[in-house]
Amino acid sequence: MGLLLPILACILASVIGGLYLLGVFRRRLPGEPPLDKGIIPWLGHVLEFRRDTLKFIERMQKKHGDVFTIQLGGFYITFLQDPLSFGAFVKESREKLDFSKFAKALVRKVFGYVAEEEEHHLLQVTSNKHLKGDGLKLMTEAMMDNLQTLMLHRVGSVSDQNPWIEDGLFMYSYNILFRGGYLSLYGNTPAESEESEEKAKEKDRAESQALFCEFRKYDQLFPNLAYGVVTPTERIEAKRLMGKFWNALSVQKMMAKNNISGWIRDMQQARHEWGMNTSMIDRYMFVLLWASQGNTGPSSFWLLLYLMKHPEALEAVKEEVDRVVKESGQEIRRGGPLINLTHEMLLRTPVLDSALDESLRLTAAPLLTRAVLEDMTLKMADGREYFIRKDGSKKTDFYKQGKKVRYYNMPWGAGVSMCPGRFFASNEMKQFVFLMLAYFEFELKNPDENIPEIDYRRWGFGSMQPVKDVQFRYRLRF
Ligand code: HEM
Repeated sequence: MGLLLPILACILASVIGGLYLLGVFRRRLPGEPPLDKGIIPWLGHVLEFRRDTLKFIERMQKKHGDVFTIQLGGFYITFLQDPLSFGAFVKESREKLDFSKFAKALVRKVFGYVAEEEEHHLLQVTSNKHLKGDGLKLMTEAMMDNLQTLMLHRVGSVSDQNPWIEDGLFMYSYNILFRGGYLSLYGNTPAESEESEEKAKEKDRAESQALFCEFRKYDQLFPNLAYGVVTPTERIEAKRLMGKFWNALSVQKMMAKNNISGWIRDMQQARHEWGMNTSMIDRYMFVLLWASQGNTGPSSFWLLLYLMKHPEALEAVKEEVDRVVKESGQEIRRGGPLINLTHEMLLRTPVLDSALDESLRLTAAPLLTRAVLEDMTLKMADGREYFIRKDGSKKTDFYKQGKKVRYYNMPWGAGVSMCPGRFFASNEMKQFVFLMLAYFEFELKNPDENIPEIDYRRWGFGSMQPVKDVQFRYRLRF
């Protein structure tokens, strides 16, 4: 009996401790947003959330209003969905709402990369230098060369007839943007002589194609990896793929490349100077590939698809493209020189800009996450105030269509973590669509086919992807 009591007390303490850790005792305090823990301890709502995120969020919004806290896989996450109140969230100080903590945990879990203290500052400085201003011009030039190498390869015909080429629009757009972006950032194979130039280009085409195929496999595993709900087989496959990327993008392989972008070079250099292990730098190269190549392809797909579904908009953009080419003193003709599509020309396309903005508004759905570092009060636009507790929380902002609000469109995120590649990304997508319109005529194979549904399993990870591809055909215009 003497021993039994302490043992029982220990078991009871462990059970209570376990239940505490499972979040069983958390209660809504006065002033806090409605709390919905779900019925499964610790997991909370994670299964329904992953099954169809949008439907789940809508159900919660109906039940609780536009601010609520839910339990998801051990985390308490507060969702904020009133676009009129986004300002308060975006402008909140970093001492209270922190982006790095969440980002560091994610890159460790999904890419095996252990981040350093100074990471975010370096990313901002390097991106300001190479993805804006003069740096952006250089990147845009590199992208133009690579895009044309990829887009015009094997489409020309010796006869006067330009044959139609049929392809899936999603895979076509993703493939071209991914490979063009990868070669522009990570460099090209050097050509030793003029004759070997074509060989070097061929090698770049083959290598980038192989990388794209592996990237798509990882891309499909990514949402489940990020939410930590992969099967053992998927985990093994993810590890295999990661190993392939670390090797393909390794610092050593990069040393043999030409035209590596300043963005990638400076990121490697600074990490060397910090004394970071080379194998860890290789891992970071994959983080950057992911951040830079996962969104532009899918976003370009939507842009082209919406244009094809709205012929009057397509016609307006085509007219703009032809005018800008003409005003630059160039002419596109069979057998003539390639277009020199400059950064300045891309500044003169307001119609294409509007089409791009609108298409991003409709199809980019990032989740803006912040960890609550200090207890704080969130002030809503209509005067409501919510007390938000310090513990692992996320906040989410969405835009509402048709309502004029300051933060109506946030495809790039906002505040401290706003996408540093947004100017280059816009240019890449505009270049691609510009060149498509300048060189090709294209149409949907079945013009009456409906716009495919968005794949909601990817919700929260930037640009949305369609549940299925859409066939289209294209051929040289001249
Ligand atoms: C359509 C294309 C793109 C979209 C929609 C997009 C969107 C985003 C979003 C929503 C975030 C996270 C913001 C947050 O969590 O608050 C982000 C982060 C980031 N993006 Fe992009 N992005 C695109 C293209 C690019 C490109 C082309 C690059 C690089 C060349 C790039 C580099 C990055 C990096 C490095 C981060 C991490 C930022 C940080 O840690 O602060 N992105 N992007």
